[in-house]
Amino acid sequence: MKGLVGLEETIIRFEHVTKQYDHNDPAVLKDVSFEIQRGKFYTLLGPSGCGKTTILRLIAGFTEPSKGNIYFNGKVINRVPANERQVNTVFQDYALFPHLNVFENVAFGLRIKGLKNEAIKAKVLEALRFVNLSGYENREITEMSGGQRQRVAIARAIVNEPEILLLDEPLSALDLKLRTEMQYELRELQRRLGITFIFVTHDQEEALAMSDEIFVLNEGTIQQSGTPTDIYDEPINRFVADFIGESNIVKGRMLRDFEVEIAGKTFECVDQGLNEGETVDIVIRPEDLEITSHESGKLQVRVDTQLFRGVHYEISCYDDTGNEWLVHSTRKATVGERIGLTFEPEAIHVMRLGETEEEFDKRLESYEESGGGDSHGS
Ligand SMILES: Nc1ncnc2c1ncn2[C@@H]1O[C@H](COP(=O)(O)OP(=O)(O)OP(=O)(O)O)[C@@H](O)[C@H]1O
Repeated sequence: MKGLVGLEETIIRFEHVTKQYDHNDPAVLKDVSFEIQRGKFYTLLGPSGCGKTTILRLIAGFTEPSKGNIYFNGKVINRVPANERQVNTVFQDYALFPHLNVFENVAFGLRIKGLKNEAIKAKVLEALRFVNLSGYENREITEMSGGQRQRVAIARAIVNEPEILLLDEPLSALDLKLRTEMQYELRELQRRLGITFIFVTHDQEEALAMSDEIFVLNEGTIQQSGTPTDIYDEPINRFVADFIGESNIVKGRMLRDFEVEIAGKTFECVDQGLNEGETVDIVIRPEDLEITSHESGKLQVRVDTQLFRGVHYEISCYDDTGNEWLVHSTRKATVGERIGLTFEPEAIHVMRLGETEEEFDKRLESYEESGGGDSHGS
């Protein structure tokens, strides 16, 4: 978790960064603070317009923050020009030069820097080897497939030996099969190179599959940051739960620590530190619900629809208070049948309405300081 790992080295730090492109427009990033550790694979995930590309542009030096500071290796870089930063970007459309062959596309930046031909050749061949394109040096860009162009764009970025590689939706132009292959390749490449990757996507499955850490963004704020499992298993609010995968999100009421009311019934849970009687959002993942007989279920529901998805059935049910429950089960049900649902206390995720990650951390901290958690089980 953040702040606990002493050996990690911070390469980028955003400190209360706000970005407004125009004084008359609303801020597109609002008081954003985070840290990026060297050598990890990060993903910025969020819907269109939430500010992902703006974060990349600030790191690359294509734009400046309106307020706050950006640190690179401990030094403020707000106004350091892009060409003086150890950062390279791979763009969505690759931005390759169609009139240059593969070798010259990759060599372009090195020629501008004035390197000697010998050095350029060695570096370009090595970069092409890294992206599995050895032997393609003399090919025209127009003769390369989408996936190959993608690799040329990556080779052109890594040939400069940046400390950070920024990737702005680099896979979005590829078909699904190639996209999956490239996800694997990119992840492997990052491990081999040991460079910090910051990858932008609005595809949650891509983010979960590739990242060491994910930042989930919405409307210019970071809603939650953490490992893929942290974010999938413990979404902090309704937005994250909804965005990061299929979820059942219903209203509930906290009765006391470790006890919550859902659909008029009382359930044991693992959450604490909320107010008694507080209305909360409850998340239960479809795969955490199990089908059982009507009588033995913790929750009684009626089956509304059922779809066979190959590995499991996707069953939609309603409880008596009108909440819809989506269930992923290997067991088949019958439409119209009344069945029971069971789940473990750990499957219930309680979220305070509209709470941010910072507020969540503060709440747990103050709760633990007050000795609140000690009474459980005694
Ligand atoms: N140069 C600019 N001038 C003015 N507004 C801009 C500029 N660039 C981006 N914006 C606005 O800032 C907001 C955030 O844009 P940004 O490109 O960072 O979002 P994003 O999350 O990357 O979106 P997408 O997934 O659609 O690329 C949007 O409302 C966008 O219209």
